Amino acid sequence: MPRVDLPASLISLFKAARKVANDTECKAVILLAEAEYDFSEVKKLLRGIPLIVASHLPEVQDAVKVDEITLVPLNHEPQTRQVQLSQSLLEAIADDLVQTGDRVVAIYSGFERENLDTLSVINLSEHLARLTTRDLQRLETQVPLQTLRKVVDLAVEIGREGREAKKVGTIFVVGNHRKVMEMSHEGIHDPFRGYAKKEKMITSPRVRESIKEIAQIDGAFVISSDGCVMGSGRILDAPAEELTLSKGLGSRHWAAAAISKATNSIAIAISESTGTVRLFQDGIVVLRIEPMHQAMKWQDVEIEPPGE
Ligand SMILES: Nc1ncnc2c1ncn2[C@@H]1O[C@H](COP(=O)(O)OP(=O)(O)OP(=O)(O)O)[C@@H](O)[C@H]1O
Repeated sequence: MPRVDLPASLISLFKAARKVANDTECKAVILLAEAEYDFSEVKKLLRGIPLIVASHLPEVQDAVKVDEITLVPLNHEPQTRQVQLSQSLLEAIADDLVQTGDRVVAIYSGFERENLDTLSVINLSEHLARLTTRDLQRLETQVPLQTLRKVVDLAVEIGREGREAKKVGTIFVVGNHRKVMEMSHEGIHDPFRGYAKKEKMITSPRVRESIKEIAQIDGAFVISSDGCVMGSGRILDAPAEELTLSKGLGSRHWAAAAISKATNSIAIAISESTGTVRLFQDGIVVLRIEPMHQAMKWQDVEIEPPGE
């Protein structure tokens, strides 16, 4: 397979990346590649610093695999470089290649589309907090952003705080609530049953408090697209066939993945053991949020620079 030679300027960029990564304690170098470089050569230049290559191009992905380098395959057409970079970091976190809180060096074409010319040092915890709004916007095709934000905020709070010093895990299934109710059954007698819709909106602080209380009991919350709690304590019955999840995820996460696939909803699972929040869409993890010390900072969507 013919490979693109590394020009002298690029060799020096990789050497600089190695130095920056060492000096700033970066965990990995992420390369957004649009050409079939000699990735083994790049790896050699980095001398032991883990290399992750992200690309949406099948021929580049093949070259990365042949060179036995860690690949983050991007499925989408690139939008702006910034979005593509965010997506790569997110996928790398979701695949457990790097962790929230790590620092990484990213190399990409920031100035000219064809040339790898830019090196950034990215702190993933800061980045992830900023990334979340944008990423949720991508999920908005299925559930309105307003509802997703509220549920994710609540999930992160539950993961961080637990309840009365006890760790708490649960599942929220958002959107397509009729189908989700059909594909689940009552685990406990539902404390929300019998209340009028306007008394069960997740925008209400009282409802959010009740959710935190009920979250200690087994089962899932079913939330409608407009943010109403349609059911709680539900045991999800979607079949977990044809799903692949990271090792170490147990029955709660399998149930969340399966229901998101079977009902075209977004499932949000909070791990009782770690407090980690995972968003599932179409059976896979699309976003992972580690428990953070401060509350999530939502950026105002309107003030984001255009094209980001
Ligand atoms: N089908 C289901 N529907 C709703 N909740 C479920 C379902 N399966 C498991 N759970 C919940 O998950 C809990 C058990 O989680 P388990 O430890 O097997 O999963 P896990 O994915 O490792 O999650 P955690 O990280 O929270 O431990 C159960 O007590 C139950 O509350």
